[in-house]
Amino acid sequence: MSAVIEVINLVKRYHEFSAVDDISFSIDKGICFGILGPNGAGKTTTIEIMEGILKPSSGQINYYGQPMKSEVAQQIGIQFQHTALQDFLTVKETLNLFTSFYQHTVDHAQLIELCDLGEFLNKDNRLLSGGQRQRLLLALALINDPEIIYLDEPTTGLDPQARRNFWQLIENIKKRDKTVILTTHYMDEAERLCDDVVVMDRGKIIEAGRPHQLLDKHFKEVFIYLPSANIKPELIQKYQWQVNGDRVEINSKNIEHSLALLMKEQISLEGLHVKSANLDDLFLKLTGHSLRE
Ligand SMILES: Nc1ncnc2c1ncn2[C@@H]1O[C@H](COP(=O)(O)OP(=O)(O)OP(=O)(O)O)[C@@H](O)[C@H]1O
Repeated sequence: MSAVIEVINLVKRYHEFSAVDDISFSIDKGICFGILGPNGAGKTTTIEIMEGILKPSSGQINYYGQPMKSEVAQQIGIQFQHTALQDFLTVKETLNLFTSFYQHTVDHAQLIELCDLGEFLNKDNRLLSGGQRQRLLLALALINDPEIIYLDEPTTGLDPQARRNFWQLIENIKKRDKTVILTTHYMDEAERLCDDVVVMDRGKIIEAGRPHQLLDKHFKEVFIYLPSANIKPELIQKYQWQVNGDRVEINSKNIEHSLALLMKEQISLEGLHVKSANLDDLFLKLTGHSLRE
């Protein structure tokens, strides 16, 4: 696979503070690439430099092997975190307005179907629900039929159903061989959508790779949860299991052995819950703090 974008030794300083601190990565064509990290990690700063909106203090961005030029703007689509939509315009009128900004645009019927805008085309922008607004913003990002689409925290503030609907739209876009670059602090979103990720914290990349490879690399265990009421305190102490609220957490490298041990100790398995590590757990392991702190 060929790299569509290369980020090389990127630095963004504000006085003494480095918002982005010497990061490098490359993005293959046709994948969904995730830039993950907590608030303030440097995700937005990084993609704004990649989009050409912000100048780096040093470092370089290459598109298709060449240093970024201003013409790149015609090839990329951007869904910003906060885009002001014009009041008193309907969704249809908004599509028409944005179409007038570009030389080359995609057919509206196709866009309406892809982003599922059909049922609210004649609604005033001010009356859209959160999910409808995000779908419109996605359509606007796609209006110039870009090869590369940037989505900055696209599902923040959406309810679980609207988030799932939005994920489906992104998967449909991926099928069209577009390269999607996504920032998010939702790890379930990253695991579902991203083929490749970088995890950022305090301006630096602290881990990079495919989500499942990273989890395999860092976690050999699964987590077993049981209600604390099921287990006598002396057993919790004997095995040094972790108590979190009203649950006991057992890190198990071999689930069959662990279950056999629980049964041997005559511990009730009622309410037992098993979970594999996810990217949230990875982040906690790498940084010592949780992603939402
Ligand atoms: N213009 C600026 N001047 C000074 N500091 C800035 C400026 N813009 C961003 N920062 C700082 O740079 C750091 C990275 O910010 P950035 O917005 O890139 O983080 P982020 O990972 O996108 O966070 P969020 O998820 O909250 O958007 C933050 O500490 C922020 O306060």
